[in-house]
Amino acid sequence: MTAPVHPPAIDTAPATGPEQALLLVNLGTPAAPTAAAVRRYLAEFLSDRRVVALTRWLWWPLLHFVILPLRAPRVAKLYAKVWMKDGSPLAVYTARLAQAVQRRLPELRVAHAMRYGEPALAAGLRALRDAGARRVLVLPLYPQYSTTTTASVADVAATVDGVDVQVVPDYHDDAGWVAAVADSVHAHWETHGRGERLLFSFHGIPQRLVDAGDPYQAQSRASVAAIADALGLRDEDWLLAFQSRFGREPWLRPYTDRTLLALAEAGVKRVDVICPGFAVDCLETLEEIAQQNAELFRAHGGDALRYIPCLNAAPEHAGALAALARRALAERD
Ligand SMILES: C=CC1=C(C)c2cc3[nH]c(cc4nc(cc5[nH]c(cc1n2)c(C)c5CCC(=O)O)C(CCC(=O)O)=C4C)c(C)c3C=C
Ligand SMILES: [Fe+2]
Ligand SMILES: [Fe+2]
Repeated sequence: MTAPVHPPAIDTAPATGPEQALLLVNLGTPAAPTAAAVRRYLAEFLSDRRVVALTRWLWWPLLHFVILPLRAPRVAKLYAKVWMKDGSPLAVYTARLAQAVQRRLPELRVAHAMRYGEPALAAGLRALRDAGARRVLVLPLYPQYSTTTTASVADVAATVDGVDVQVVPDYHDDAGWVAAVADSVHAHWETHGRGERLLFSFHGIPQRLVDAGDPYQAQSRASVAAIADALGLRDEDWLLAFQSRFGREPWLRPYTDRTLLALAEAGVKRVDVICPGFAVDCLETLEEIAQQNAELFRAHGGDALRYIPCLNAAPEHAGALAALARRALAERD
């Protein structure tokens, strides 16, 4: 196993720089595929009240004495299955994406940060401010808004003083992003042929949050409608499902694993799966979908689950985000 990479918070760092900056923010990931590192990461992640809303005195002992000791070693083994030469996929691809966006926005300073772990979001904002940025556009790498993700980034961004911070709430129906996702499906079909169905799989959230007004499910549906439209799909060609359930309460349905199982049992042999809620590949796409769910699909009679990678640092992705950032900055000028 190679040593973990801690990319600098600022990707190209002149001593003084432009007055405007763009900060791409992703979820965060462990520093190493070890139980200790995963435990540190999950402890921070699962202590965020935006993610788990239980009262502290109830949740703290459960988290530290039950969940982390059981979960960290098990999840560390899963990370080890997808770990790259330069680190965790989420960290590697986020850093590469920020570099690709920087090349398209030479007039701005572009950096990246993580909500949990390193490079830390608040420290990244302070570093940009101290290097001369007066205004920072924070772009959470979540196409669809959720209180569990986007709002949590905004919470931390609001704690940094002395800089004008603007947070992009979502880009679920951005035409450039929709076209980039649709193009990636076309490219996959050109190489691998077309599966019998295209499954759009999004990270789930508790149904309770949607009932309380979280727009995530509606935005996921709108994203899928726009991508399916760009691809000219008929309603019977595609499905939408939600993955990565955590805990016992009901999450958004239908669940991805059960959907794949039902498809296999209905005689579907080849299914294409894409995860448009994830900007870059990570544990949840590379391990849960491309490995675990692919095995499940085959075990129930399917021939192949063909996973379509996230946009990662593809030129179309960097171009779409750069255009979106330029527009967001211009709109408030
Ligand atoms: C505890 C509840 C969780 C909610 C709510 C949740 C929402 C949510 N998450 C993402 C994106 C990612 N999640 C990732 C991993 C991950 N997610 C949870 C829990 C919740 N997520 C856990 C416990 C984990 C860690 C792995 C595990 O223990 O199972 C990742 C991948 C991180 C990586 O290192 O690769 C991403 C990305 C979204 C978009 C979202 C709500 C919309
Ligand atoms: Fe998650
Ligand atoms: Fe998972």
